Amino acid sequence: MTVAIIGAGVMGETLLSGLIRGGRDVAELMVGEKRPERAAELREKYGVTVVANTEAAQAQTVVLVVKPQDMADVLTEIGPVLRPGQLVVSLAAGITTRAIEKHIPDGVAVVRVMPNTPALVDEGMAAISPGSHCDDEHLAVAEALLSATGRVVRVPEKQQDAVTAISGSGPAYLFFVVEAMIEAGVHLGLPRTTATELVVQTVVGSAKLLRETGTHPTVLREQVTSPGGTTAAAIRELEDHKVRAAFITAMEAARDRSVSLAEGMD
Ligand SMILES: NC(=O)C1=CN([C@@H]2O[C@H](COP(=O)(O)OP(=O)(O)OC[C@H]3O[C@@H](n4cnc5c(N)ncnc54)[C@H](O)[C@@H]3O)[C@@H](O)[C@H]2O)C=CC1
Ligand SMILES: O=C(O)[C@@H]1CCC=N1
Repeated sequence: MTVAIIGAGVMGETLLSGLIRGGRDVAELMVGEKRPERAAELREKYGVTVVANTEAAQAQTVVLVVKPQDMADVLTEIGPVLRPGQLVVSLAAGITTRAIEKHIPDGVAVVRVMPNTPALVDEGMAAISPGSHCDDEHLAVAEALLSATGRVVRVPEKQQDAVTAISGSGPAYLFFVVEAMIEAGVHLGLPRTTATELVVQTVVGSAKLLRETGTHPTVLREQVTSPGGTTAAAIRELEDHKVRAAFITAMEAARDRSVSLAEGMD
């Protein structure tokens, strides 16, 4: 089964490297990439064939990993080459399967995916949704592609903008918190390397505790929070600064931005 990745930036390379790590024959993969220096880098690093988008569009599965703003141009270019029976998988935030289907021949199946960058270390979270010409076999193909780099869930497409606000953008929120905790540690007088090691291991350990015990986060937080202790003092400050409310408004903004990214396609 040939797979082409069109747009090999951060997320495209993440998928490419995951497929190769997962045992796909690189001879069955190809890349379409606009920037020649990036194309050369990928050819050198992975031994992958880099071709024109119109050639990439002849693969059995064509994965679109360009920015949402570049999606209309790419579809206009490859639309005339696509044939019924092929599968188009889009990883672009906000772009609906309906908008993609409008640019390509009838009978080409479309799957919309929201992945995330922890896929680079095989801990990705991807949500997939079928378009209107998509059957279970197409979904299974998309699932197999994404499961090379982590977990995959199936969701109705109407949930994809909320998914984008959670797991798509989510790694950035957590890195933001990590940055803030490291800076706070430095403020408290710790060397930066010590603060970084403490924060990173605390995040990894807490994530593992959540996943491996399946315990509700509220219970885990209560277990850390001794009456009249240090954690209660800190959480009170976080509540005073409305951190919980800030997450709600931040994620509403991400969801709304995802919805508006589709507007450029009409
Ligand atoms: N970075 C992330 O964490 C996530 C990104 N995504 C989605 O993945 C897509 C790509 O995002 P990134 O990889 O972060 O962006 P990026 O800017 O790193 O990569 C996009 C790549 O597409 C190439 N490109 C642009 N126009 C092209 C064309 N006409 N033909 C061939 N290649 C072309 C660019 O040269 C670039 O290498 C976006 O739609 C984004 O919404 C989804 C989930 C997470
Ligand atoms: O920020 C963005 O638009 C992309 C989609 C989800 C994560 N990064």
